[in-house]
Amino acid sequence: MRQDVIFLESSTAPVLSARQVNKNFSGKTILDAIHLEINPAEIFGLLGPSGSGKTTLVKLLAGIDVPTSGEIRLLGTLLPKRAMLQQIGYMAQADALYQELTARENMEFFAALYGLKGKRCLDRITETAELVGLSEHLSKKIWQYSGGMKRRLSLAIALLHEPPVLLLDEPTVGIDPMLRRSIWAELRTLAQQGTTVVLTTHVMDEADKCNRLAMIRDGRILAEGSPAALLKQTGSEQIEDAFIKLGGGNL
Ligand SMILES: Nc1ncnc2c1ncn2[C@@H]1O[C@H](COP(=O)(O)OP(=O)(O)OP(=O)(O)O)[C@@H](O)[C@H]1O
Repeated sequence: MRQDVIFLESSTAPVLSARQVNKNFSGKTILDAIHLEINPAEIFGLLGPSGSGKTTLVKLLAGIDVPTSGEIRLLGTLLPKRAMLQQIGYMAQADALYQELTARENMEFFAALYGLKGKRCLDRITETAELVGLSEHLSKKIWQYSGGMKRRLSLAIALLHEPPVLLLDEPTVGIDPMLRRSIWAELRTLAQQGTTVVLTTHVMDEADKCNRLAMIRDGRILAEGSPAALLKQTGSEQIEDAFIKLGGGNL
């Protein structure tokens, strides 16, 4: 059993929660009264157009930034808290990679930060590189990588330490359809094994694959529920139509 499970009061306690969360930048409201409860082992999607506040919210959920007001809890612990970073695999939208190092050296650097050592470290580098289709490219330097390869490497790094919670900001942007499918298959497998996955997207077929979605517009949650429930609620056949009917405008 993973150590993190002991943090939970019961298996139905939310893994991540946001209560009355507001975020302002320079006096402007970017997130407005966000309330969310993300359950263990679900794939939860944040769906919204560019500038709606998804990245800002993911950073708060990761404890990388702090709300202006309200509270975020991870496994029951109030964020931000440095020790909780170990519990999270965070994939930022802008890749945080060292250009002059090889992909393997980047992975080794982050593995060391996560406290991975010896055989486990080697095995995890091999496994995650394989998952994202980069096994043959680990000795290349990052400046030789394409945008899609950098995205894939960032995803592999987020998965290295097998964290109980994954926070992925647009994880499949720039990734070709075949690899996108295999990444989704892996996310589903991880969720079945107990990992909680939160991701942002503005791609409809990805939104459909989430267990639950929060639709976000102008820093507010317009609606939340399973894709099927949101379709039913709005009498729509497609998530995009549901989003429009709920007041989200075009994605
Ligand atoms: N550090 C910051 N200072 C000032 N404004 C910011 C800052 N970070 C984000 N914003 C503003 O907050 C709003 C939401 O941005 P955010 O990146 O969270 O949106 P998003 O939904 O992730 O968009 P995208 O899909 O384009 O990444 C935008 O208007 C952005 O300009």
